[in-house]
Parts: sequence; structure tokens; C-alpha cells
Amino acid sequence: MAFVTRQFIRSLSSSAALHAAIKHVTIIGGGLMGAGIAQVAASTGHSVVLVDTSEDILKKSAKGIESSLKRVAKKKFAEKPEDGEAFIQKILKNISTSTDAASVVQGTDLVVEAIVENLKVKQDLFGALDKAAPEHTIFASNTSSLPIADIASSTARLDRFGGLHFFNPVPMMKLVEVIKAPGTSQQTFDSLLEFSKALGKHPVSCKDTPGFIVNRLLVPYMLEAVRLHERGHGSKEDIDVAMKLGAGYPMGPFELLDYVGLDTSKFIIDGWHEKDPDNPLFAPSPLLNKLVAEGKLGKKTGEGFYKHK
Ligand SMILES: C[C@H](O)CC(=O)SCCNC(=O)CCNC(=O)[C@H](O)C(C)(C)COP(=O)(O)OP(=O)(O)OC[C@H]1O[C@@H](n2cnc3c(N)ncnc32)[C@H](O)[C@@H]1OP(=O)(O)O
Ligand SMILES: NC(=O)c1ccc[n+]([C@@H]2O[C@H](COP(=O)([O-])OP(=O)(O)OC[C@H]3O[C@@H](n4cnc5c(N)ncnc54)[C@H](O)[C@@H]3O)[C@@H](O)[C@H]2O)c1
Repeated sequence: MAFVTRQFIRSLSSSAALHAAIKHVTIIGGGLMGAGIAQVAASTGHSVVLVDTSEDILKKSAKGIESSLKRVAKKKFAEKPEDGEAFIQKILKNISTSTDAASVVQGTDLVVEAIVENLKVKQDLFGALDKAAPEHTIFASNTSSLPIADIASSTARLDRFGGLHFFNPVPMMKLVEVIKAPGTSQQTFDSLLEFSKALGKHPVSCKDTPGFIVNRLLVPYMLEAVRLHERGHGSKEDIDVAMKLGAGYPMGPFELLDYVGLDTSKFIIDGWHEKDPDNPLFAPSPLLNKLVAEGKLGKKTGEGFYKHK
């Protein structure tokens, strides 16, 4: 009986240790995704450092987080709006910012990378962080389309490297894809599942295959919509309405492309096309390429397929 009790206490304390293990999180990249991940991690009691390349970008990220929290507070404290401000300030206190990733990872349990969708840039970042971060620190990438194993190959911690793929807008979307690359240890994978649950998200387990689950289905669908429009078979407005009213999607494919970012969408499709040039689902789109070349990247720049306020 004493043995069973000791075993039970040990298993409780080891699962508590697993939880306690991820308390301090460093998010690299304060754009659409990084700011959302920082907001959710801070809202669930984690201590967060948000890193980007300039103070100006970090100011914009902080503003975005605050306005998103205002939307949350407006709902949560509809009856007592005066409590909403205290709620926002308490969460914001959990977030600090930095432009020097190597110096802030020294005290972190988990690094979540959400920078540009470019393999070389991600590898360079993780290669440098690997030298600066403590042994126990887990590295995770929020990549939409790149193999986790390729990103991890720039480090010497393949066992402590996995994928955490969040969805936009992070505060609203419940799913996190947790990716186990061939080198990811079971302990790391379990910690990432635990962390996702601690954020209030619903994790699903994914293999390290192109696009994991959601993007492997969603990105070809969005590109098919662009091709359908390029062939003159439907206006973007009609295609969007059709998919919302005919398939029950909350956004049409063109609205969603603008929401995700046309640059990010192009990075994804170009990368897959390079690896599998004969797959028609991964064919580049002249219209998408033209908009990106014009700097029309979607909602984040004020114009993409549509103009945004
Ligand atoms: C490519 C990548 O690798 C992977 C991806 O991320 S793919 C993209 C995945 N995302 C999607 O598919 C998003 C599809 N769109 C949607 O689910 C919905 O349109 C949406 C949740 C974004 C917005 O919902 P919608 O009803 O259209 O608009 P809206 O009324 O403004 O917002 C609905 C609620 O969400 C809240 N909300 C929306 N965005 C928010 C944000 N960033 N922060 C906080 N709250 C937010 C609003 O306050 C509102 O709350 P309420 O209904 O209680 O008042
Ligand atoms: N947009 C989406 O819907 C979505 C959804 C899931 C995953 N993702 C993935 O998340 C990542 C980020 O996407 P996003 O939409 O947030 O992009 P974004 O362009 O909005 O933000 C990227 C941020 O990273 C910063 N950055 C670039 N290089 C950096 C570096 N070396 N160090 C620090 N910061 C750096 C940029 O200044 C920018 O603020 C990409 O890998 C993307 O594929 C995007």
C-alpha cells in the first residue's frame, strides 16, 4: 500500500514537474502568429518574452495584443466593464519584449519560433539559439509547411525539438497541431501536448509530413480557388460567398488568403512546388505572385485580393 502511495505521489509529482517545466516561454517573431501565441501564453499564466527585430515592430505587436485582449475583456466583463481593464493589465504584465533573442533564452523553458516561412532563416535562428539556451530548453517551430526535421538539423538538440502549429487568429482558434519529428523524444512530445492543453487549446498529434493535417488540405483548396478565378470561372466575391453559404466555411478562400497573408501562402506553395513540381495542386499562381510582388500581402498590409480598412 505504502509502495502504491509512493508510486502514486511520484507519478503526480512527475506530471506536475512536466507542467511546471514549461513556465517561461520565449516567442520569436511578433507578427500575426507570434503576437497571438504570446497573448494566449500570457493569458494562461506563463511568463512570456516576445522577440522581434526592431522596437517599432514590437510596439505594433504590443498594440495588437492589447486590442485583441480588449475584445476578449469586452465579452468576459460585459456586466462589469471596470474589471476588464485590470484583467488586461494583469495579462500584459506577463509579457516583456526584446530584440536580442540569444540573451533572453538563457532563462527559458520553451522557445516558440514564428518568424518568416524560410528554411535558411529559421535554421540560422535556431543554430544561434542552440548555443545560448540551457540544456533543458525545448525548441518548437510554428512553421506552416517546412519539415521540422530540416529546421531542427541546425541544432544539436533533435530530441528536444518539435512542432507547435497554431492557427490564425490564435486567441480564437482552438486547434494546435503538435508535430513529432523522427528525432523528437517522447518526453518532449508529451511536454508540448501538455503545454498546448495548458494554453486551453485542443492538440492533435501529427507526423512531420508536408502541411501536417490542416494545411495539406487547406492550402491546395485555397490555391484551387485562385486558379478557378484565374480561368475566369468565377469572381472572387462569388467564390467566397459560395464557400461560405454552400459549404458553411466562416470565410471564403480569398478572404482567408488575405487573412493568412499572401506572402506566407506563396512561401508555402512555392516550397512544395519546388519539392514536387509535377503535383498540379502545388502549381504556382500568377495572380498570387503578382499581388505579392506589388506588396499586397493581405489584411496585414491593408490590401491583398481585397482592400482592408
Ligand atoms: C496557414 C497557417 O499555417 C494555418 C492557419 O492559420 S489557416 C487559417 C485558419 N483560420 C481560419 O480558418 C479562420 C476562419 N475564420 C473564422 O473562424 C472567423 O471568421 C473568425 C474567428 C476569424 C472571426 O469570426 P467572425 O464571426 O467572422 O468575425 P467577428 O464577429 O469579428 O469575430 C467573432 C468573435 O471572435 C472574436 N475575435 C475575432 N478575432 C479575434 C482576435 N484576434 N482576438 C480576440 N478576439 C477575436 C470577436 O471578438 C468575436 O467575438 P463575439 O462573437 O463573442 O463578439
Ligand atoms: N499567417 C498565418 O495564418 C499562419 C498560421 C500558422 C502558422 N504560420 C507560420 O508562422 C510563421 C509566422 O507567420 P506570420 O503570419 O506571423 O508572419 P508575419 O510576417 O506576420 O510575422 C513574422 C515576424 O517575424 C519577424 N522576424 C523575421 N525574422 C526574424 C528573426 N530572425 N528574428 C526575430 N524576428 C524575426 C518579422 O519582423 C515579423 O514581425 C511562419 O512560419 C508561418 O508560416 C502562419
